[in-house]
Amino acid sequence: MALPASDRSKQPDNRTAMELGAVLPLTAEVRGDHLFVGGIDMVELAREQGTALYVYDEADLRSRMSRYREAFAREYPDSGVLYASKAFMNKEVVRIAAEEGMELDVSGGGELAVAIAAGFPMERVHVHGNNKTPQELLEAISAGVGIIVADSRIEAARISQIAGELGRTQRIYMRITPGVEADTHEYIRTGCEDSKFGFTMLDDFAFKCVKDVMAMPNLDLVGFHCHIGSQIFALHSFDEAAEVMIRFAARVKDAYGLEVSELDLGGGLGVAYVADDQPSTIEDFARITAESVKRHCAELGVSQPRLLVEPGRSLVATAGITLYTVGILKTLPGIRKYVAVDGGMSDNIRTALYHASYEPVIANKASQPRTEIVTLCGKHCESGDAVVVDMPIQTPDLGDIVAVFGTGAYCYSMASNYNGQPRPAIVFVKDGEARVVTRRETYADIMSRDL
Ligand SMILES: Cc1ncc(COP(=O)(O)O)c(C=O)c1O
Ligand SMILES: N[C@@H](CCCC[NH3+])C(=O)O
Repeated sequence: MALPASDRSKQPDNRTAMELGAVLPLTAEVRGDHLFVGGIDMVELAREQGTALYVYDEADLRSRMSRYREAFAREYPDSGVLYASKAFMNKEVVRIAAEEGMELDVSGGGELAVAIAAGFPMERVHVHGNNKTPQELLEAISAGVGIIVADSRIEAARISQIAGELGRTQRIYMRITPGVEADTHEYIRTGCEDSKFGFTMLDDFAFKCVKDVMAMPNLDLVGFHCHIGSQIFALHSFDEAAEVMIRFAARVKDAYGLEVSELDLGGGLGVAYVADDQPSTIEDFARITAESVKRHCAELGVSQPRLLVEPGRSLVATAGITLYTVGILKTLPGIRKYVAVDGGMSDNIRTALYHASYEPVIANKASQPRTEIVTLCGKHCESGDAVVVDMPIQTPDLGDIVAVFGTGAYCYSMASNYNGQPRPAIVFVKDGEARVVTRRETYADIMSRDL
């Protein structure tokens, strides 16, 4: 895997750190030449904690959680916001989500175990996954989770059987594939017809399955769920999904006499990864989805369900930045300039996987203009190992601390130990205090499971 050819027409944008708009975490500021977040000097923090280092602006994180909750409470009082913890999961973010009144979407047994360990109220947990193992289902039902989202008829039958063995009745949703083509990278689209997720609507399969699921013992079918994809800018896709889902619920009510009381429209709201991106706001997302649900319910004569959404990226992406130290500079005339940092695809696979873009700055030169175009490559044995391809940055020198913005979602949660690289520590910063909430992995951690 190689990098795409360098775009030689790309010009430096001469912006300084504070001119990068929507990619900046809430409390980012520049004092002297240094980048500060949460009142903490990122250059000093990098030197104290070592790099690569994930840093989260706790105020940004909390403010997005409360904006989501407030916006939905205002637009649609009978609503809930689940944090999709696959975007970024450790005990501390789960504790914060609990404090901020969020519900929690976990994918599988590992995330559920973290939620349990963090003391998250189980009745506020929804469990996802397209192939939860019987063991994971057993763990979820035993833990008393609020909802298991059944992804298929086979899985609904499994939940029914395990709940019966435990003497429980499990509340479930059915995840429906609404056939909506969200405008995003094809790898992160999930609601279109050709998807491994959910009950397909092709040949009316999902509709027929509702009857089968209703007949299964030990299950209480309380809602329908859909998720059309991730990093979505165009809000009309959510309106389309809501319409499909409410039509579906109306047909179920007419044909089977079951009126479900909950509707979960999934996550997917996009964020700014580069300064010129203009994603929709949390408030617009809440307004559009709420209006859409109310309108379609009125048109189709169904009662308004409790409305849930489960954002991940739009809660955590912008709160997170990654700090690196520059180790090698390599200029290939007419090709590109490489700046090698002490991390890479092991802490951020998104660039290699989706050709994602990020805005970098040199944290110790943050007030200076970004006058060069560089590729920030990693330290891994892979040609496509880059964090940032062809983006502006200040003139780099060896030992500089680079900050890459917008890395709070799907970087740590998709991190690996490729080349034996220990995963970075995670530090939360707030009001001039820095707390390590996940320590850096050690070499001993890496071999801890070897016998
Ligand atoms: C079922 C489900 N819910 C919620 C999310 C969170 O999505 P996002 O991070 O795009 O908000 C995802 C991931 O795309 C998902 O698969
Ligand atoms: N992991 C992906 C998105 C998948 C979302 C989960 N269904 C990303 O980094 O963008």
